[in-house]
Amino acid sequence: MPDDCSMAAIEALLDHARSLAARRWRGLVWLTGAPDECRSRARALWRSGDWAAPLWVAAQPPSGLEVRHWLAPSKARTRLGGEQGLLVIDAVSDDAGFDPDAFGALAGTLRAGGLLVLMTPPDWGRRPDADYARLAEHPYRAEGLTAHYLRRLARQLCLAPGVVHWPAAGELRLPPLPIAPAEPPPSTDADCLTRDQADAVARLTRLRRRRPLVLTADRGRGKSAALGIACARLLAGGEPRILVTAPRPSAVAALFERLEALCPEGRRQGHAFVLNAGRVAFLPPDELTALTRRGEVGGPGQRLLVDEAAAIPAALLGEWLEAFPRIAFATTVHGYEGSGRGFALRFRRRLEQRTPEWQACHLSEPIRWAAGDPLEALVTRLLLLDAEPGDALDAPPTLRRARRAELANDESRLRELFGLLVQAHYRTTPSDLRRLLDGPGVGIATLTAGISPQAVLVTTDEGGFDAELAERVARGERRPRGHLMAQSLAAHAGCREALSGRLRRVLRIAVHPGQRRRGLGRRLLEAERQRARHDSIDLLGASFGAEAGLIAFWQALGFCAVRLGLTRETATGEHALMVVAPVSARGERLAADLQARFQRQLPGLLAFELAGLEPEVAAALLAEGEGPVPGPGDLVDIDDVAFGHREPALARPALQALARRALAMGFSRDDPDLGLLVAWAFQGYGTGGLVAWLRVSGQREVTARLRQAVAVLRERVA
Ligand SMILES: CC(=O)SCCNC(=O)CCNC(=O)[C@H](O)C(C)(C)COP(=O)(O)OP(=O)(O)OC[C@H]1O[C@@H](n2cnc3c(N)ncnc32)[C@H](O)[C@@H]1OP(=O)(O)O
Repeated sequence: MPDDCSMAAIEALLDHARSLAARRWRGLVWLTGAPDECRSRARALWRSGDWAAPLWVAAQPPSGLEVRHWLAPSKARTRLGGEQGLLVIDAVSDDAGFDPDAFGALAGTLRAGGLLVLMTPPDWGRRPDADYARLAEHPYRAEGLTAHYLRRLARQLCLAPGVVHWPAAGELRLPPLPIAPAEPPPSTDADCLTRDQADAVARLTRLRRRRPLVLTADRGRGKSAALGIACARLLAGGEPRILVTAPRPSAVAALFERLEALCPEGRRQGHAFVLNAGRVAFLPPDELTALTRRGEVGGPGQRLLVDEAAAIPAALLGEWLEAFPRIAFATTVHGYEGSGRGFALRFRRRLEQRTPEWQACHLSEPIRWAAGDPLEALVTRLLLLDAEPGDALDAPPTLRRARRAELANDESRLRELFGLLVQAHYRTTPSDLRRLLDGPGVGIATLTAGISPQAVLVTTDEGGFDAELAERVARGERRPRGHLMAQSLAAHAGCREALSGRLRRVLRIAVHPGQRRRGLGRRLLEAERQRARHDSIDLLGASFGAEAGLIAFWQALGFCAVRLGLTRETATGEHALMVVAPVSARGERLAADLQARFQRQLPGLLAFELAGLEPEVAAALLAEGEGPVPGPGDLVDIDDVAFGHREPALARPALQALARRALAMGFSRDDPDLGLLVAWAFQGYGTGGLVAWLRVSGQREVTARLRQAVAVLRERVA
């Protein structure tokens, strides 16, 4: 039962929430103390206020509250798009209960006047690393789970303006509220909540041919709702069909909600919305691509709206860009997923080349809260959501090992280093910062000019299990965390020895955008290989979304492909590729065995499960195999196809041998003749598929192109 002091503090907190509500802001209350005592104060606050949709986030359901108010941190995504008036995040008895991704995602769902209550033990800021050393599963790692991240977080919570700290043994500290910035003028569009949103809707409804619109926004700016409002207006204006795509159907929930609200006379039909003769239809990316290739969708009149474009492979975005002259891409930047980076990273150059007149539209005004909201600034600061790399410097960079304890204490260096990772990768989440600072066996190397990191390499050590643990893992009885490569090679590539071998996985490598292709990536990896030799590592490896340029980088550094995911990753939309390079003699044997197995599987996979793989990726992977040298019989077949005496389908093995030979001889993977031959001979595109892919009139033209490609390659190989 809270005492009088606590009740006075709760009254003060309710007052604080009222002041925040008057400004349309949200606040953060940091409760520290013993678990039961903290929870009792949080429950008292919960019961005293009239909170709309309060939520208690904890690994276990809280006692005394209805279970519908409880959310496990791992389920945070299910609440996106909803609204909470009070959020209690219970990390008071288990540090693992603080999930940075859940914290960032849920903070975005808190409505104006709401409070986010974070409960932690009082000694977060003094956590010793030893508490985290659960090393049984990490037999040879020098360092266990450390606590740098939590200590940094506690320090930031003490320093950051706007935090209400309520320690168990002390007084509630209420910071003064700053003066609110002037509110922007209201939107003149009755359906739109901000002027930014109204501007976005106007541009979406006026999409012009070959002038794609790129809509960017942080979370909570009403970007998806803007797409919904635009769809409603277009349907009302007689547009017959609008296509919408996004990585997952749930990503367009807000779009359809807005559409339904604005067009009550329309009706929902599965993943489509129908109004009179008009229709807005959601298609998943793969289905949309298949229809586009067959020429069943696309063309001058049809509009395509792509939401969360950053999480869709750039290759698919590129195909749609060609097929839909009226197209808009919407993407989040600085979100808790860091997802907008992928878009900038992979796709913007292509957009600039193909459609130089593309238009940008950024939504900066928040919808659920007002500008100057202290919680948004706090979450951004705690999770480093806006981390940016420093400048690209000309001074020759020096190789350094980063000490994580120092890094966690040096906010500006940490910000630049994390900024490099965010800038360079498809998806960097807030949890990656925790992994970087506290992950077991993590090593960080940088190339630094002055004090500014220009390139960074992050590794983790894996495997090294004793025979008994390796056997249990191989049988699937144990799944030790943090051994992705070792487990994957054992389970999917059939290499059990990977569990006992000593593996070092490159978690991330990133070079400053202004410093790429100057040998920095090469320098980092070569130095890591030397270090790995010194540490008696067997194999160095990495896993990443398969993209032709990246594959070329790893191949240039002596890595070979050993496994390719059969389905596209939901986060990146790409197939995960695993590459390894040997370090020890045992590693040489393992790598050779893994590569040979992969190359044996590859043609079969390309014909079926991986038939949709981008041909340049397929070509890059095939290039690693020696491939059979075309024999005398093959040469006859190849000549017959080239001179039009035989159907290509009757000479497929010979044409496969020709393509592999050309690849092994180092022909460019972007070579259109080679790409055509790979797509046809290995990827099961077939003549019908190639008609759509090449955008030609029919089968005869495909066959003619194929013959021509065979003739050209035959000459060059000879
Ligand atoms: C596990 C992972 O982290 S995978 C993700 C890797 N990181 C990223 O994708 C982030 C964005 N990209 C980058 O940060 C950088 O471009 C990196 C890390 C991929 C490469 O670093 P860089 O310093 O640019 O590469 P570096 O100059 O050392 O290139 C070495 C060789 O790799 C090859 N290479 C590098 N990039 C490419 C490319 N885009 N296309 C083809 N070949 C390439 C070349 O053979 C090159 O040698 P060359 O320049 O003499 O021709």
